[in-house]
Amino acid sequence: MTEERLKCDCNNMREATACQVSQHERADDTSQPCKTCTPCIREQMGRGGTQEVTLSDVNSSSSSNPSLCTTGCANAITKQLNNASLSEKQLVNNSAGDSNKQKGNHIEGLNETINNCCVQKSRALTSIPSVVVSDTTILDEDQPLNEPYCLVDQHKDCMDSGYSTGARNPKIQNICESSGSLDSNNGDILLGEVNEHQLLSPRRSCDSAYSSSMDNGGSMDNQQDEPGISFSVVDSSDFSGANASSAEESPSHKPKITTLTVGMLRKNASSPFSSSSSIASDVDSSSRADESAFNTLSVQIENLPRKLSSSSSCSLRSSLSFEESEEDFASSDENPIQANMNRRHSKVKAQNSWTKIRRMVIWSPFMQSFKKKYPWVQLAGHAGNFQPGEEGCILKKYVEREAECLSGLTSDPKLQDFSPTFHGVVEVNGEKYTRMQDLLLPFDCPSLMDCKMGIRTYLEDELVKAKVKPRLRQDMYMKMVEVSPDEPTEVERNQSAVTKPRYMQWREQISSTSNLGFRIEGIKKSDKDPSKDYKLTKTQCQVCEAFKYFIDNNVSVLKKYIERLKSMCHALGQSDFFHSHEVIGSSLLFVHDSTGEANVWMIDFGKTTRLPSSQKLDHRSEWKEGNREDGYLFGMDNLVSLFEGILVELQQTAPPNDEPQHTAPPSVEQVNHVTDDVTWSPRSNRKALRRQDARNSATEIAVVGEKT
Ligand SMILES: O=P(O)(O)O[C@H]1[C@H](O)[C@@H](OP(=O)(O)O)[C@H](OP(=O)(O)O)[C@@H](OP(=O)(O)O)[C@H]1O
Ligand SMILES: Nc1ncnc2c1ncn2[C@@H]1O[C@H](COP(=O)(O)OP(=O)(O)O)[C@@H](O)[C@H]1O
Repeated sequence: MTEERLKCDCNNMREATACQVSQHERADDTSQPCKTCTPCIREQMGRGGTQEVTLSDVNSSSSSNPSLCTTGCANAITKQLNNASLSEKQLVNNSAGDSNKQKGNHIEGLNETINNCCVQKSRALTSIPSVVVSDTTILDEDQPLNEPYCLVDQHKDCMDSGYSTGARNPKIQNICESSGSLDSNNGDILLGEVNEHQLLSPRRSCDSAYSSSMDNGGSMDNQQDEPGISFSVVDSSDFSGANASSAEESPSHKPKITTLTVGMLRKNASSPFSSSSSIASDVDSSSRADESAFNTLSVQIENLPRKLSSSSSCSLRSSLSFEESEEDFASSDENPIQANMNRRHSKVKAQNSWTKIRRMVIWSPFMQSFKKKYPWVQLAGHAGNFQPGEEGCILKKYVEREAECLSGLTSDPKLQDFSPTFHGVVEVNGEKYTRMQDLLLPFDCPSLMDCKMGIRTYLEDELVKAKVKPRLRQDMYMKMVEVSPDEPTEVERNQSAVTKPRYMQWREQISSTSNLGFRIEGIKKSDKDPSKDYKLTKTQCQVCEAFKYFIDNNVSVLKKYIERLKSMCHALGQSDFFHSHEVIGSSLLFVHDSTGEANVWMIDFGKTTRLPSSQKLDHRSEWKEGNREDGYLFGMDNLVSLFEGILVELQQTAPPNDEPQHTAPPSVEQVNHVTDDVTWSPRSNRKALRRQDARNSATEIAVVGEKT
């Protein structure tokens, strides 16, 4: 295998390591693998599994791979592994026991990850801890820990949603001090260190760590400026040397790798959280750490022949019982009492270490940065309009009006707090996007509600255009008959199409837009799928039922919403910007989560239009064609009234604490059915609406006004 070949095999990071290997090859250094062994090492590393290198190459002369000639070479392998880049390390540590296909997936996944990291700079990841903890949690039945598993999940989610999840692990470093953790288990051995400095840098972009690792020739050991969480996993399952089928034969045996030994080793610090200064001053420690890793792995290698002597096959999967495994690893020279004590000592040590590491994972700020986990939800609006952005931003397809409006709102001191912050316009793959604050960021698995504001949802322009040159919309006709089969006129039926204003007006009439000045577009409860099934939610009672369902009758959340709406209303009333814009199709996005965090923002300004300077809107007056009134504040007044009515109702009936009382979703009748006796003609239904509400609700909530 030539250096050329090594390079071909590698992605960028691995290429760097390939160079490193070839340098080692050139170096006349007995601590390095000889030229014969180097390709083998490379190949083994590519295939993954520390022990595979060790076992097949050190012990199996019948291996199809070239044998390693000396223990020195084996030690050198160890060193190579310690110097290996992140990608290789992850590969090596995680592919053991996987099928080759899975290994391939690891590589692919990893490459993808790394690419993502480069391209999308904020997508930081902390690969090794995630990986380690994942393995730990899945495999360790005795100490099932959900939290670390979450870490992995969250890591994945964060990757998906484009969040910076913490600094990328800049160091791969075995910090091993002894072989003590090895002899008590036949499971994974986790050796590692987490230092505080890294833990406290939760939202750093990964690319700096990445590039510095590249500058470093792929080896992360020397990055003094990037102290980090350093873990390594050595899957020792193969060491036990029994074959896989025996696990099935002995159901009492723990499944393969049932126990995890954790050896958390410290370099210079007495605390598991090394201080940053200790890291910074630890110029020599990486080499010391290398040495200790070297020693540890050497011990493993030395142990192997004893272990392997009881097994004819070294490459088969482990299924030895815990005891057998311990037996096998015990030194034959040791007296039994001493051996037993050593084993116990190792166990206790392992447990202590595990406790420490567990505590670190659970309580570290690093972990908390992972807690910023949520699936980003687009509740309403046009599909495909959004993309994840960087650093707490999202990208929305550019519409000039919206970008202008967001920019104006962001620079309006009275309103800037009530809308997503505008972060400019960017181009992605030739398409323009408005970059704006992601409002969901501060929340944990939030509940969302989108209320479209105003008594009118189409622009006057659209109406004028439709009169001049009606454009028939079949899609809108279909949406209409799906909800109200009898709604289309005969003409519309014949052409199987309606105009946009016709459709929009119909939507306003069947929902609360026409009577309350807002309508619910969608609700997503934290633990449920989003629903847009509110097209027919029209009456006060129906709307209130939906609200109560949304807030789970949580009084504290409700109070926050009311406060926020009131101050928003006040700010809007005082804003010149607001009075000089016709705000059509804009929504209020309500967001709260189980921590009690709750907030509301104005979103969607795609149809918000600046008025001629002579014109101002009060946003409460009735709309007459030409006056451009939108009824935005009319809707807000009603929202506040309805929320306050719910608050009164809840305070009368609810227990004194603010615990959410889980409400059932409003029934189909409550939400989706306009009663038979209500005909939704624009003019005549106020009375019917009142009758309907009186029937449905004992508590009539006073609203500011009701349009018919
Ligand atoms: O909600 P349904 O009943 O599906 O109707 C939709 C919404 O009213 C959209 O408004 P929003 O984006 O505010 O949700 C509107 O987009 P506009 O905002 O472009 O008017 C769509 O018009 P078309 O995009 O023309 O289909 C219309 O079909
Ligand atoms: N800044 C934001 N932060 C978080 N979620 C947002 C933000 N803007 C929009 N959304 C989500 O996207 C949905 C649709 O947004 P909207 O601006 O109304 O899109 P459209 O213009 O396609 O109608 C909202 O209901 C909300 O769930």
